[in-house]
Formats: sequence, C-alpha cells, structure tokens
Amino acid sequence: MNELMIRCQGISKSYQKGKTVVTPLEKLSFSVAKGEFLALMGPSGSGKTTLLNLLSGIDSPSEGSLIIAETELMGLSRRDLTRWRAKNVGYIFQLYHLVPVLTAFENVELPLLLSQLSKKERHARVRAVLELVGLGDRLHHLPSELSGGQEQRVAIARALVGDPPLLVADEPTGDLDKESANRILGLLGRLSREHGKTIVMVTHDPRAAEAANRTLHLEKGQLCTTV
Ligand SMILES: Nc1ncnc2c1ncn2[C@@H]1O[C@H](COP(=O)(O)OP(=O)(O)OP(=O)(O)O)[C@@H](O)[C@H]1O
Repeated sequence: MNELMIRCQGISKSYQKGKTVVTPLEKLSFSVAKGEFLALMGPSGSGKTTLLNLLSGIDSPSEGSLIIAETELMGLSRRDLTRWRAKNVGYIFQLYHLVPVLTAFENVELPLLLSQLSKKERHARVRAVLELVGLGDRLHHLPSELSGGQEQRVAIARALVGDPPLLVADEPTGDLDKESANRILGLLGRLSREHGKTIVMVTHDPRAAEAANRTLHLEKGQLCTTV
C-alpha cells in the first residue's frame, strides 16, 4: 500500500462572523498518497482556498484530525505550525509573488537565507532547482525580463528550494497562455513522478486537472465526488 502524505478525517473550519458562524468546510475526510498529484476543483466559494490554507499550515482546522507528513496539525500552536510549514510545504501562487527588484537567483535564494547552510551550499541548491525547472540560463534575469511562464517556474523553484515533501499550488496556471500552462503542468507532473513530491493544486480548468492523478470536487464545503 502507498504511504500517506495527507490523512484528513472529519475536518471542519468555522469562522465567527458577527453573531453568525460561517462554516466553509464541513466534515471532510480524504487521504493523499506520498508522491500523488491531486487536483482540487469546485465553484467559487466552495472552500478550496480554505482547504489549501489548512493543508499548508497557514490556518488550523476547527475540528477533526489532519495528519500531514506524520504530524498531527490539529491543535498545534501558531509557532509550531509556522515551523512545521517552513520545513514541509512549498506554496505556489497564481500570480507568482516574486520580488521585482531581485533576480531569479536571488528570489529563489530568499527562503534559504535564514537556514544554517553555507553560502556555497545555498548557491549550489539554488542553481540546481533553477536548472531543474529549465531556467539554468536565466539566473540573473529580473522578473520583468521573464515571461509569465518563466516567472512561474522561478516561483516553483523558490517553493522547491527547501526540499519540502508537499507542494501546494493555488491556480498556478490561471494567468498563463495554453503553452506556458502545459509546460507548468508537465513540470508539476514530473516533480511528483520523478522527485516524489506530493502536490495539491487548486484549479478551475478541467484540462489542468487532467494533468493530475486524481481530482477532488468541493461543493459548499463538502466533498462531492472522487474521480
Ligand atoms: N476568514 C474568513 N471569515 C469568514 N468567512 C470566510 C473566511 N474565509 C473564507 N470565508 C468564507 O468561506 C467560504 C469559502 O471561501 P473560499 O475562499 O475557501 O472559497 P473558494 O472555493 O476558494 O473560492 P474562489 O474559487 O472564489 O477562490 C466563502 O463563503 C467565504 O466567504
């Protein structure tokens, strides 16, 4: 049997909004194997971002059990959750969020600056991940000198540089043309198949979801079907 990366049992998330309680996620249960590439789809407001925030340790569930990379996240303090996230999760955004005044190399190096690695080790890692995403010849370009697809590949390299087992992507191809989107999806597929990364990707695009091994559909905060 495949080893599990994510084991989610009966998790709910509620917020107090004035006098009413809003529950964007209700009693979700599912598992994701190590190295699996999972797509998450659902209409606007169905709870996709809320779930992604729980899976990436940005927020905590209100109830249930959420075990990721062998750690129970339910009930962890903010501080412990932040430490866990730094080690275990790489986050990829729709709009890249690169620092405009830093080169591709410097953007990717940024998350490593607080690590214990020597400068030599740091630089070797940055070079290796930028080569892995096919940007070995763009190390010293600024984001404004790159195409959208290349910027997203820098962002993926930045998410990978700390070698986290889990990558979480929020509409990573939402702002790209078809060809660039396909290249990003191919890269994510390769990261799961060849590098054992577990990937959870939110998308509105059924063609993007086809690149994944499996799709979970959310509807009003609940899982409706597993394809
Ligand atoms: N911090 C919060 N406080 C109160 N309500 C919230 C909060 N975060 C999310 N919600 C509510 O939870 C529901 C789900 O929101 P969420 O952003 O997870 O949906 P989504 O599926 O990602 O939508 P979209 O595709 O539009 O990004 C929405 O009704 C939203 O208003």
